[in-house]
Amino acid sequence: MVNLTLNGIGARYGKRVVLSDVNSGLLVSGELTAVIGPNAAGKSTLFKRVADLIGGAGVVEVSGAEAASGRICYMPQDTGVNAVLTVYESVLLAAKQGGNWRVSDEQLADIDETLDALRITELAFRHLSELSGGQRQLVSIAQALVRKPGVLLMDEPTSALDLSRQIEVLALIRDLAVRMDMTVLIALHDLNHALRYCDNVIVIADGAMVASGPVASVITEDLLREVYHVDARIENCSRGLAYVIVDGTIGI
Ligand SMILES: Nc1ncnc2c1ncn2[C@@H]1O[C@H](COP(=O)(O)OP(=O)(O)OP(=O)(O)O)[C@@H](O)[C@H]1O
Repeated sequence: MVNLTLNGIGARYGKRVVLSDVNSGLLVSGELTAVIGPNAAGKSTLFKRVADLIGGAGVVEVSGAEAASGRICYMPQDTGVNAVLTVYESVLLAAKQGGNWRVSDEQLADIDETLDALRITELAFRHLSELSGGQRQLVSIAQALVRKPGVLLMDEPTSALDLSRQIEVLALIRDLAVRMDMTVLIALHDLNHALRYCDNVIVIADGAMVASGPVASVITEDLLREVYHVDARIENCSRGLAYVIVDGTIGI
């Protein structure tokens, strides 16, 4: 069990404060928490702060089995891939990050399984520089998953993927969160993905937390109007799933 609590998280770049007072409540492993909000709201900044890549206010509490090794893994939005490596080498390197260089059969099997689950096995010996944007994003996801972090921060991991890959990846992450005992935070612009695949949501706008809690109670028509300035309906489809339907924008 790995629990994560964000207490009063804030961040600044130079003198400019871009994020303040984000509080998550207790986030437990096996669950996915969406981080949503308009462009430039502060979602990536929140992840960088939680991963301790930038300084700022607040306390990130990680407790549970993985806490001792402090394994928070951040998958950035723009992954600067090392073009010299093959896909397999880059994923192997990620798996070994922070550990020793001995490679076990179990680790090799893990890598094979992850590439297979993401349907990129056939890319294993291609160079990263030869891949499409979506293929590179899938490799980045593989690199994050093979590290088996206690806390996984994924910044818009499906932004470059086609329709079927998007839902495959989100379903896979959901499954692995339970099987690998991970607490996952995932920045998303597609609110229907947040409603369908995430348990909780943290809403950020203009560098401040607007709301947090279970997705179905937080993502409301009023919230979409306030945060995104859109007229939207949330309606159940014929299968009983909630969907956001955006009718148009409203003046700010
Ligand atoms: N390295 C940096 N130096 C200075 N300002 C930055 C830096 N990175 C981000 N910012 C600013 O911080 C604010 C928050 O940016 P951030 O990348 O966290 O937003 P975001 O919510 O992830 O946006 P998006 O949805 O567009 O990816 C923005 O105003 C951005 O211009």
